[in-house]
Amino acid sequence: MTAELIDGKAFALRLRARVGEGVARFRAAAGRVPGLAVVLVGEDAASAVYVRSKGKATVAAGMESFEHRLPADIDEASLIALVERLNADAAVDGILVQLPLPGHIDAARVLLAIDPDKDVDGFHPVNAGRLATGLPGFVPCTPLGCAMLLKDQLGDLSGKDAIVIGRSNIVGKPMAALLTAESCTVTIAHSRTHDLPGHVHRADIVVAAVGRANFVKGEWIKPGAVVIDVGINRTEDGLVGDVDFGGAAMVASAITPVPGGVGPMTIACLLRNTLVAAHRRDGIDYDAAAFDGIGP
Ligand SMILES: Nc1nc(=O)c2c([nH]1)NC[C@@H]1CN(c3ccc(C(=O)N[C@@H](CCC(=O)O)C(=O)O)cc3)C=[N+]21
Repeated sequence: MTAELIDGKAFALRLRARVGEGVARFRAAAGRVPGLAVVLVGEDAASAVYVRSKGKATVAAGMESFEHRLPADIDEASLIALVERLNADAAVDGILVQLPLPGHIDAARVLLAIDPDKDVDGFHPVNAGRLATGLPGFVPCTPLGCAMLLKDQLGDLSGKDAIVIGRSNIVGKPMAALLTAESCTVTIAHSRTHDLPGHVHRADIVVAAVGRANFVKGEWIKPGAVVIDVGINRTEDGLVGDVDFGGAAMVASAITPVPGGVGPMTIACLLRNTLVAAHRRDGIDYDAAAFDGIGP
C-alpha cells in the first residue's frame, strides 16, 4: 500500500482564507480588526523565522500584528510587565510569547501572566483545564491543526484507537484531550512506555510528537492507519519528522509530510484562535461549527 499524502500546507491555506473572510465580517460588525501580539526574547534564528512568518500571515489575513523583540538578557519582571501591558491593551486580542525562553526566565510564570482570554497559544493552565473539562477556551495550535487534518481525512473519529507518542503540555497532552473529546480510545505513550511498537501497531491513528528524527518505524504501523507527524528535526538530510516516512508510507493509508504537513497548520490555527478571541472579547457570535468544527 502507498499512503495518501495529507497536504497540510494546502489545508492551512484554505483555513487562512476562511479566517480572512471571518476577519472581514468581524471588521464590519465590530468596527475594528483583530490584533495579535507576538513577543520574541533573544536572537534565536529559528524563532526569528517563525515570528516573521507569523507576522506576515497575520497581516495577510487582515489582522493587525504587533511585534515585540526583547534582548536575551531581559529580566523576568520586565517581560511580565510587557505581558501585563498587552493584557490591558484593547487593540490586542491574542498574545503569543515565543518559546523557548532564555534559561534565566521561568516560562511557566510568564505564561501564567497572560490573560487566559488572550492566550491564543492555549498554554495557560486555565485553558488546559478548560480543554480537559470541555469548557470553551483556547486549544494549542499544533494539536488543534492535527485534529482538523484527522477529521478531514477520516470524518467521524469515534471509537477509533489512537496513540499519541509524547506527553508535552504543548502537543501530547492537549492532543490526547482533543482525541478523547472526539470519542477515540486514546493511549498516551512516552519514553517510559513498554513495548511501544506493540502499542503503535494497535492504533488506527498515530500522532508522533517526540522530537526524535525517524523514531517511529514503518513496521510498527498498522496497515491502513492514519499517521500525523508533528516532528520537525533538522538533520544533515534536511528537515525530517519523528516518523520514518518512507517505511510508514508503505503501510499507512495516509500520512503527513515534513515539511508541508502539521507545521503550516500551526500558524493557520493561531490566526483562527485570534479571530475567535476577538469575537469573544467583543461579544460577537461566530459559527464555530461552520468555521472548523473542532474544539471548544
Ligand atoms: N509560543 C509559541 N507558540 C508556538 O506555536 C511556537 C513557539 N512558541 N515556539 C516554536 C514553535 C515551532 N512552531 C512552528 C510553527 C510553524 C512551523 C511551520 O510552518 N513549519 C513549516 C516549515 C518548516 C521550515 O521550513 O522550517 C512546515 O513544517 O512545513 C513550524 C514550527 C511554532 N512554535
